[in-house]
Amino acid sequence: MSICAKLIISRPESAGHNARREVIVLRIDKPVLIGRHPDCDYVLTSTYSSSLHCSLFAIPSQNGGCIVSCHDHSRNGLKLNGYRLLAHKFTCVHVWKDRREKIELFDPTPPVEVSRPARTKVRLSFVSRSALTIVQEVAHFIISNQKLGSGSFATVHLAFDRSNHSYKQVACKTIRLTSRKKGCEMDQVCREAVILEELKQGGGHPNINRIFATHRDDEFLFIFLQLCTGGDLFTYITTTMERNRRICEAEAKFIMFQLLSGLKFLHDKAVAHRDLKVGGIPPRLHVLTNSQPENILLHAPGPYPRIVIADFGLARPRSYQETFNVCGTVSYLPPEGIAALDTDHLKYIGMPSDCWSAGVILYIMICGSHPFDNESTSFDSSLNWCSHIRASRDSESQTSEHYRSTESRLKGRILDGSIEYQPYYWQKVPNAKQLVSSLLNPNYAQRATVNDALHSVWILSELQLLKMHFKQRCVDPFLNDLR
Ligand SMILES: Nc1ncnc2c1ncn2[C@@H]1O[C@H](COP(=O)(O)OP(=O)(O)OP(=O)(O)O)[C@@H](O)[C@H]1O
Repeated sequence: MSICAKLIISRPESAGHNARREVIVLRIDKPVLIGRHPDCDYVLTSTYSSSLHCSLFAIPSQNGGCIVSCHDHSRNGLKLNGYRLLAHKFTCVHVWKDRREKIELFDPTPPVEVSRPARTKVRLSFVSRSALTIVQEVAHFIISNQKLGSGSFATVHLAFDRSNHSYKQVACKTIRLTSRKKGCEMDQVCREAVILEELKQGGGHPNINRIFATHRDDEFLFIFLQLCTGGDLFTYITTTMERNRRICEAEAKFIMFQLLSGLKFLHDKAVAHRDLKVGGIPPRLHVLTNSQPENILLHAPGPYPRIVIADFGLARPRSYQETFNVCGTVSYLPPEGIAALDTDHLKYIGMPSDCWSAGVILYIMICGSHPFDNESTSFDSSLNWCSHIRASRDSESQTSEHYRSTESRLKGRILDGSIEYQPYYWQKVPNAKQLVSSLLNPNYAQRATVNDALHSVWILSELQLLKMHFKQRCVDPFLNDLR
């Protein structure tokens, strides 16, 4: 397991003249438990600390750095660099900045991706508010320079909600409202906030990114969102595979159950997401900017994660109606979406399209390859798919011509509809295979709906267990956060 980050820590009990500075080595995805209990990885002697005080996680961030996340288990809360943080409410994030990374808040150029972030040795000191540069204050939020990610429309930064003096950490999605944006684009930009507000009504859902507030000035729209500190599902799948493992069937089922529960919540409100994906050959724009936003995030690091569906920028209300406006990532579009994309008079419907994308995602989780976007990969090695995706993101040599021909072959495979189920991966999971093929039904009228999928044999066979873990890992923490 490769080293991800080093934390320099001063023991509070040895503060003063002979203060000892020690180094905690954090490895990817292996939490370090800190507390008085002798079984902790880092044992404290101070009686002010709890038996199990907190744990630290390191995960690779999308921009090639590393996020250190601190989870408070203590009874009385944590004190960090002199600041008291509320018990059970605190998540500390430090995004390590590569020297090449730009740090201005609205810098449109995304950071250069570091190919193997896990191998990069970095020195991290514990983050304090004074270590962050505050770039802007908006209403009762402070936006920092720590970039969490970016997409074609938005830049997302770490921010703090200073109401009640809690300094709760949130994500701030900033979208530039340029005068050059056409009326319909402006509507689309603002629609994301409107849809998220609507989804929050009645309590929201643990698998849907929660909106806290929006603020708009002449130049920018700021959307303040629940912070996800676990990275994204694509990174989770690929880092698991890089360690020569795949997500096991049970974990894939738990993640799929959440995805379907989140989608059911959306579809019951007639909202379609229309851009669900975990990796994929990015649209040309993303190749140019060398950045690929991911829309399924992990609420916190660690195995059997709680997933959060994010980026409602392309979501559509009343999605039972057909639309000409096809959107999303080509490799996650269903055949009727591809047909509508290329033929002016054809329309498609958003909800069956989400179900198709969910089928693609389940396929990837089970075998580590994309069912259609598999051109330069051999199915023998699913890791190839990840490298292929990364290479296409990095490649600046991709010409428009090359891109167009790759995309047109990809569309051909989706329209053709034949899917290869490698026996090595699929023989042992016949019920998962059945669910994938019902979601990847080329005929959208016969395609499994979210309800059908939730009633599939694969899910029903372990429904009680899934519900129990869903309550413990998703619902209870979600309700706790609301309090
Ligand atoms: N709530 C959040 N917590 C942590 N990181 C986030 C959050 N929301 C977004 N991000 C990060 O920012 C990236 C870009 O966000 P998002 O996908 O919403 O931008 P976008 O410009 O709307 O994307 P697209 O190009 O798909 O339209 C995400 O991939 C993720 O890495």
